[in-house]
Amino acid sequence: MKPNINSNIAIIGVPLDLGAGTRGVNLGPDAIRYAGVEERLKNIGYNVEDLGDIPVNRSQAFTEPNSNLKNLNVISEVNSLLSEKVFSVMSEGKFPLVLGGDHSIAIGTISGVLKYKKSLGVIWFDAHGDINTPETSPSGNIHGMPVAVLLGLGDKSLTKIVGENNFLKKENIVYIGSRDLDSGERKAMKEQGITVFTMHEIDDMGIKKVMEEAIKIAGDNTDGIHVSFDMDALDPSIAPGTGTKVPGGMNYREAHYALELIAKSEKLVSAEFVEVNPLLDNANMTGKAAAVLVGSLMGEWLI
Ligand SMILES: NC(=[NH2+])NCCC[C@H](N)C(=O)O
Ligand SMILES: [Mn+2]
Ligand SMILES: [Mn+2]
Repeated sequence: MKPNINSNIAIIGVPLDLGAGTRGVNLGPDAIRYAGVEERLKNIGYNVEDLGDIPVNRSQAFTEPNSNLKNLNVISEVNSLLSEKVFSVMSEGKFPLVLGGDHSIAIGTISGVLKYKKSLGVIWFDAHGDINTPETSPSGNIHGMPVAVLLGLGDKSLTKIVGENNFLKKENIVYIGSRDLDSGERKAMKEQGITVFTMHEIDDMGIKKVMEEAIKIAGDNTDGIHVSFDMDALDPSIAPGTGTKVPGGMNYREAHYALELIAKSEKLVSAEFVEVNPLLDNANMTGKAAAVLVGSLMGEWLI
């Protein structure tokens, strides 16, 4: 039986790659579309509407001299537009499914959801922490910074998209699959007391136990759960089409089972799948993996 998740889905593509160090993740939304994500959701019983892409003025991209925030102007603009779009979709009573694009778009997606659901839980599947600030970032790539921005840390032109009184609460975010954290990120996570289930915890506790705790953290005492899924959370053997691969990731069933448990919780209010880079892929294997994961998250196997 289809779980109790909003039955009207709006797909929003965000063809942005300016937050990443490697080009090509702007092709991700279409790669996931061509893998049949809309058909799959319709087969489960959802009403699905594809709203197309958020415009990205890549020719205008600019980095201030001596700044550690690459392409900040265009990234802020795209995320502001995305934030408004996600908010309007939710206001119309629909479920926003955002397809990336690099992970900097989580600033727009999650800030949009936060305008509608003040107390939001976030489950962040990723090999990385994405909690760098311009001060700690080793690369200047903004896709390594969205969690910091959502917590209110970092450049004003990004934090203002979230809004002064709208920041994500550190006790409501939980990481799954971490295995490549910069030293500044480890420090930030410790200082803020954020829950992190690294690959070690998945090995140690098993994915079921990890997810039960994660769903409690993100879902108890909140207005719902958002899933931010970076394809590099998966092992590169099953998701080679992504720009910052790290060995030793989640296997196929761990990832699917994790998302199925979130579907079962019936607390899901929004989701995004990011960092699909068709230029690095093998016959759209990673785009297909994303489309099939969307199915599991939306309850395809709770029959
Ligand atoms: N969304 C991602 N794939 N992020 C990778 C970030 C890599 C590194 N930690 C950085 O800040 O540059
Ligand atoms: Mn990552
Ligand atoms: Mn990421």
